[in-house]
Amino acid sequence: MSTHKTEELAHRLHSGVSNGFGPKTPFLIGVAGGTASGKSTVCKRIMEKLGQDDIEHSQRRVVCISQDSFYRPLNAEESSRALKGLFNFDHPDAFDNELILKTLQQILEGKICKIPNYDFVTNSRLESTTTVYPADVVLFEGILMFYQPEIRTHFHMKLFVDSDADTRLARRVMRDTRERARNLEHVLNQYTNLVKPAFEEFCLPTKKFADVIIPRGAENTVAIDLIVQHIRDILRPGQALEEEQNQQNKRTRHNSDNFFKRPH
Ligand SMILES: Nc1ncnc2c1ncn2[C@@H]1O[C@H](COP(=O)(O)OP(=O)(O)O)[C@@H](O)[C@H]1O
Ligand SMILES: Nc1ccn([C@@H]2O[C@H](COP(=O)(O)O)[C@@H](O)[C@H]2O)c(=O)n1
Repeated sequence: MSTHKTEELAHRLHSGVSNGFGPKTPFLIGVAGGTASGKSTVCKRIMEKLGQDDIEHSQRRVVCISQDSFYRPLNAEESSRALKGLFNFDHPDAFDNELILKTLQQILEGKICKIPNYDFVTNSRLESTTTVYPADVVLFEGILMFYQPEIRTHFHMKLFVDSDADTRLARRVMRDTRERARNLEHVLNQYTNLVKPAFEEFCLPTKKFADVIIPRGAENTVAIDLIVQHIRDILRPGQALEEEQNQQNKRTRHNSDNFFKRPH
């Protein structure tokens, strides 16, 4: 089958076009928190617990997108500063916010979308893109997911991953030196001069918008299990409804039993 046909079929299956119910609106979960707080790891754990991590992308009912994919292209001068750790990637203007909004719109309309692939070594977008298929639940994680009201208002549930600052810095040093081709001096200078002040100015104040705060990130299995259970209820609305109906029936039975026991 051609890629186009596979995409078309996946779209029809997910959007409900084939059964006449029209496109489904997915449940959109925003996940914010400081750098290296564990946002991606929390999302990964959620996907694993729901058995969504090791199945074919077009078949997934839960998908995850990262704000990192939406860093905007830099001009020559910005690019040269970025290589020295002097460009502020933690400022809201570092992102292609228009593309984030357009993507959110497509997701909410149950459409297939293409997400840019980002290279942290060259600080630039790659030619290739990743296809995101319509799903029932979409996790969208990033440091400034809750900063812009236009973006924030789209989320049906907002999570904030709250990890200790020293832990985050230690993790960031390890990650950036291993995976992002940075040296220690670069990471520490960027962190002290740009990342930390921007976290305090733009990211931390958005914690108040969260519905659920996850202390210690992925270590917090209790919080993750509660969120997973909530997503399961969304994925099985019939069952959740049935359970609610059973509870209601039990309450009605209990009340009428008591009514007959009462002296009249
Ligand atoms: N609970 C944890 N224990 C140990 N290492 C962790 C934990 N959570 C995340 N990490 C590691 O810390 C780094 C940053 O985590 P990540 O989930 O990518 O954070 P974020 O998405 O918030 O930047 C990664 O290398 C990850 O493997
Ligand atoms: N070219 C880039 C782009 C971003 N960063 C840093 O990444 C952090 C956000 O990603 P997390 O996975 O850590 O949430 C952000 O703090 C930027 O400083 C970068 O270093 N280089």
